Amino acid sequence: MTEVIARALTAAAFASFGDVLDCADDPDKIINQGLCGRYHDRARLDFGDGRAGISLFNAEPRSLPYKLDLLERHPEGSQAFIPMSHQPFLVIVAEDAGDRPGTVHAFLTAPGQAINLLRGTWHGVLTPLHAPGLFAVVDRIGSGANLEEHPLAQPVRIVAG
Ligand SMILES: NC(=O)N[C@@H](O)C(=O)O
Ligand code: NI
Repeated sequence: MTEVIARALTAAAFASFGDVLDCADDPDKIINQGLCGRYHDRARLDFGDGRAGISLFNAEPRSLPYKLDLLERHPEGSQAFIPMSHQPFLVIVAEDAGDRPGTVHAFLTAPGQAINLLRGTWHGVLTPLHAPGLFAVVDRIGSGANLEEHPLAQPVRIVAG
């Protein structure tokens, strides 16, 4: 079985797949009488002909090594996963090889990091590693199909670095 090592998530490594949201650098502006740093407009959101929706996901935690047997993508919109805990989670994406996913990449977020998947990015479903697997999800609400699933002929084993 192919093995992929989960690497620490960085904005640079993730840039072609999506955005990393965190407060690692200086805020873009200080607001609220100087008591709050605003990290302004940090994701490339795209909802096509639909609209933005915020949903809550309460997902079962998984563990490493993780058996990846399905990838999916949303051709009509981006999808952001914003943890409502301070736990790291597993992020799996794949390069685009035309009508199917190509090389798989895996990342571990740092506590407090959120991600936004670009429209059409192949990814594994939301994969918490710790309880609570509680996330806010910002993605497209609209008509028409927005989920393309690709079962893997051979599962991929995602392992810790
Ligand atoms: N299907 C759904 O709402 N969630 C998936 O898109 C996912 O990436 O978890
Ligand atoms: Ni998805």
